[in-house]
Amino acid sequence: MSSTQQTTQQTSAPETSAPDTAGSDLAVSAANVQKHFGKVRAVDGVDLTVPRGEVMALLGPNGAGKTTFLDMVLGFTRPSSGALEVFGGSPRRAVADGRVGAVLQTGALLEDLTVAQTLRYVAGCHRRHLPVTDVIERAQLGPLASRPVKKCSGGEKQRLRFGLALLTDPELLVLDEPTAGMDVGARAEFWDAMHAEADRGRTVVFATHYLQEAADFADRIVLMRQGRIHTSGTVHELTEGAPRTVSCRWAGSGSPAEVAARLGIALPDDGPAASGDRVAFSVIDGPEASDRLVAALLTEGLGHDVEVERATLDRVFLDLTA
Ligand SMILES: Nc1ncnc2c1ncn2[C@@H]1O[C@H](COP(=O)(O)OP(=O)(O)OP(=O)(O)O)[C@@H](O)[C@H]1O
Repeated sequence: MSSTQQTTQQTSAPETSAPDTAGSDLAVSAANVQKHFGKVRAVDGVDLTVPRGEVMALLGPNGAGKTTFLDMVLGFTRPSSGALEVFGGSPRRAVADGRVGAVLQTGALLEDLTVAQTLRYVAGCHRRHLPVTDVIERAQLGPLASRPVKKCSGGEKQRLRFGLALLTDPELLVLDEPTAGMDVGARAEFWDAMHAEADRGRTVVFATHYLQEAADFADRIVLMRQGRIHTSGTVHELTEGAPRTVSCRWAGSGSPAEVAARLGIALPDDGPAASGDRVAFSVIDGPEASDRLVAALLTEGLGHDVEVERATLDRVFLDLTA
């Protein structure tokens, strides 16, 4: 997390800030965006568009530039170079107009207020906002409403931040590791609430280290590495060309490695793995090669009980970012 981050950024709209009615089909548009801190190229040439209504997950190892990119989308900091627009205008303008809400990992909450008081207090800073009771319901804050913030757990504070982010009924929600610190049940509840917001047509951009969250919730996953976009696509697209594991009960007379060599199937250096009477081939050349292997195993009677498993998103992530 960069030091520029704050809790929930929805600057009160100045009197002159009428919403941009011209609008744009794109919630976010980045063209060769760079952000350098001295010699550190935190974001190093990102081209990315996020259409309205899309739910996009940003994945990447520590230091990949996710938070820095989101900081720029939220107008906390400006790109060193390149063009970055939110709803066709400057990020700051979109935030000032209440069109962007954010849930970030850190930042001060007023510890002595209750959850409901916090929402009412922040609502009072906005010219237009949803009724606080609606926000309490949408963010599932009912059971916490009268609890002092200082007594809330980390996950409960994140839920409050989510409520604060919803106050201006923003068109774009930016979430930086929103479920960090939540237990499994709280994460499920959080994503249920977020699903409801996405179903209302809100655009959601979130950074996470939980690959399953990205797989379950995002329309598209963008993988960042070293300040750049490494690859992007749906889970299916990202795993399509990934290695398959073909396993079977071995019934051949020769060795599994010889069979793979005869079929021209490339395997990792350590060859097929044996466990009991089963053999597992890690086929790295994609679905055509695994199909060829399966066909040979079955038609030549080399293997029984054949199983094919596609690499998980975790594996793809590890391979891509290694
Ligand atoms: N204000 C800053 N000054 C100097 N370097 C910074 C600053 N903010 C970020 N960086 C550096 O930029 C790089 C990208 O950091 P960033 O926080 O964007 O990564 P990230 O993908 O969000 O990482 P994480 O998953 O750990 O949160 C890192 O090397 C980080 O140390």
